[in-house]
Amino acid sequence: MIKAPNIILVGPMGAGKTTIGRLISQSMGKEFYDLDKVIEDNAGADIPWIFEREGEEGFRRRETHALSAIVQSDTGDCVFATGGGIVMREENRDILRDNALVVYLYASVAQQLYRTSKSNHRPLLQTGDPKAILKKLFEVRDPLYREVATLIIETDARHPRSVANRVLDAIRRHLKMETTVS
Ligand SMILES: Nc1ncnc2c1ncn2[C@@H]1O[C@H](COP(=O)(O)OP(=O)(O)OP(=O)(O)O)[C@@H](O)[C@H]1O
Ligand SMILES: O=C(O)C1=C[C@@H](O)[C@@H](O)[C@H](O)C1
Ligand SMILES: [Mg+2]
Repeated sequence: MIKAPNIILVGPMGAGKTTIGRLISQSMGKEFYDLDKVIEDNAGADIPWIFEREGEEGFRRRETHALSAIVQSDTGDCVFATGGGIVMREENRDILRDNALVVYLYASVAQQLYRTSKSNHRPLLQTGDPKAILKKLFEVRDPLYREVATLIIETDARHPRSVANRVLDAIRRHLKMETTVS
């Protein structure tokens, strides 16, 4: 039997990767994992603690380790949400492109700002003006998300359920197309 691909969601903080990932995994009857949560479970500590003790570099090492482990495990066929910075390392981008169906959840900086304003567990947004930080990150990362993406889904002005339905439709169309071509 052909192994179904892992579905991996990428995009900026507040794009809805965790929220939409959970919804689509339920609809598809697949297991859902959030890489941020996997990193926290492996470390026995939360992300702010990891950033404080090990810096962003320490967190990125853990992130690459967790990403490599999930694509090497033979389960396949799962849905993964990633952290917003997963595309920063070239090594991670190669892993993503070669091993999964990658969905980029696009959100404008205004939406990212609104959706991240309700919590303070994102260390990168605690160091200055969140709007300026999100804008700067977006300029660097948007081309990188596009570089690894199989599919791009716009999330602005859409309820999570509606975004999830669009993702599901796009995945079904893509997989059908692949079957027809091969
Ligand atoms: N399409 C949407 N419309 C409105 N609110 C949304 C939408 N998607 C997510 N949200 C809300 O935005 C907040 C952030 O969503 P979520 O945690 O899923 O983002 P994320 O992409 O996983 O962020 P991070 O990279 O920081 O983990 C949550 O409160 C969630 O309920
Ligand atoms: O955008 C980022 O670099 C991050 C996003 C979060 O999901 C976490 O992975 C962490 O806070 C770093
Ligand atoms: Mg998340």
